[in-house]
Amino acid sequence: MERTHLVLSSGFTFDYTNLYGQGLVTQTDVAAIGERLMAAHQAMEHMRSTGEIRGHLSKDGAPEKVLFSQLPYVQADHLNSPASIARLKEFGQSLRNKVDAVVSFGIGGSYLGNKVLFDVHCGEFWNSRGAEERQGYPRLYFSGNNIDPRRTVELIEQIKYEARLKAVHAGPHDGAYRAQLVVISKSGSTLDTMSTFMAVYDALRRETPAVEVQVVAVTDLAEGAGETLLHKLAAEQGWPMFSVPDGVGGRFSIFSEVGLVTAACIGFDIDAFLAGARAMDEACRQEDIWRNPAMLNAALKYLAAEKYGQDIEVFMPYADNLKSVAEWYVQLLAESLGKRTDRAGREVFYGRTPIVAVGTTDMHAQTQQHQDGRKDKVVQFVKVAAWENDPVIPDVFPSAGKLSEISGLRLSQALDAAREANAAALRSDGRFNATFVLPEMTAYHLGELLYLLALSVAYEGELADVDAFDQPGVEAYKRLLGPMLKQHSP
Ligand SMILES: O=P(O)(O)OC[C@H]1O[C@](O)(CO)[C@@H](O)[C@@H]1O
Repeated sequence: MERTHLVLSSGFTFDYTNLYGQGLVTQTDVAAIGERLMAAHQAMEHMRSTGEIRGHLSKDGAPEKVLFSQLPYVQADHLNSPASIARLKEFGQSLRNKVDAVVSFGIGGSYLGNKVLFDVHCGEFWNSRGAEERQGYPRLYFSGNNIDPRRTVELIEQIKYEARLKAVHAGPHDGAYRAQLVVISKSGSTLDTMSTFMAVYDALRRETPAVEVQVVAVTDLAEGAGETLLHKLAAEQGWPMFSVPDGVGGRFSIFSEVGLVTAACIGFDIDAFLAGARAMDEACRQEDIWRNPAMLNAALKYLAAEKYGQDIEVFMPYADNLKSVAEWYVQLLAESLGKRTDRAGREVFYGRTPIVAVGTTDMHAQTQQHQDGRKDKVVQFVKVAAWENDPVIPDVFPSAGKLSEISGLRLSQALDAAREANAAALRSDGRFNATFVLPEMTAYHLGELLYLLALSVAYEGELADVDAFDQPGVEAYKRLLGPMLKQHSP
């Protein structure tokens, strides 16, 4: 019998019907890399118990641990401990009904995961809702994920506008508008993050007493020679700090204080999120590839790329609020696996190119290319099985035949029919695709999905024999940037 689905006890499903079988990745292909899969699996076990990944070096060329797989396990001696989680939650509670808006500054791994948590928990209209509807949690804006002058000014203006509005409606006991700035940077000196932070910080502080500004820094808290600029500044200014732990790269940091600080600010369920990640990690400890979602996902995508030239992955959730998962995945896949050399230093130019898409939106934009363009893609769908709110399409225009026909359907049924049709059409032309199914859009299932993707790239790094945890390629432009900034300075 052909294998088609891997279903976890939570209901989380990896449906690989259209990725594995006749004309796709075959049983023979998987069997042929059996030994390498076992070696990859052992490497993952070794990483879990020691933090060691063969060949992984830090930016400075020294061996560096890889510790993201520890994050779901909250323990006294771990990076996430009961005390650290309690401190995060206290921080979140301290903002409730006191702080009007949080501005989270960061880029790459110091932003993308935070945006995922915000989108999944808050949706699109959080910032336009009243404080009561937000259960006292603040509005939340992002900045620093681009050095865009217009957006930065508009954000400053928006906050000033909110402050003016608050002042107009304030009662005698209401204080000034309070803005909590959260500056997230592992290295502590990223241009994008720090330039926008300084612009916003300065502009808002000039609004005193209308705006009260407080700052929290999230950075590498190492002391001594490697101390980050942000750490130093926070210590000087007396800003509270959270940590970007050693051994956790930006793109894996959503399960650390980097992501969890945003979770705390909006009341996102941290425990359920980590529990989902933990359950996925446990499932991925199985040696049997057909029961191990990360090993299976990595093996099928690796084989699709290496053997069949399918080296583009279109990540296509059918849900607006999951678009940012696709954006998060872009960094994860691109920085982890886009590598010039293998671990022996030979040029391999490995990597699969990630593409962001959203269903149904991009069926009307990208699908033409997925269906008729080069046969070089795996389309990875994400389906949400049950929606919390799911309107029925009403029969408003009974005389309009075609419109009347769709009435009675739930929107989710129409959405799912569209996804199924897309998958079937791709399959009918021998085009590779797969689906992750989240039973519901909850913190738990999100934790499962994101952890699965993080561990998958670690497996794929082993299969491709590249270091999935460094990013030497981004240093090339960074080396040129310093002198260029000097040329531009007045
Ligand atoms: O957290 P930092 O140090 O500001 O870095 C932000 C991002 O920049 C990168 O170093 C790439 O430029 C990413 O790996 C990282 O997530």
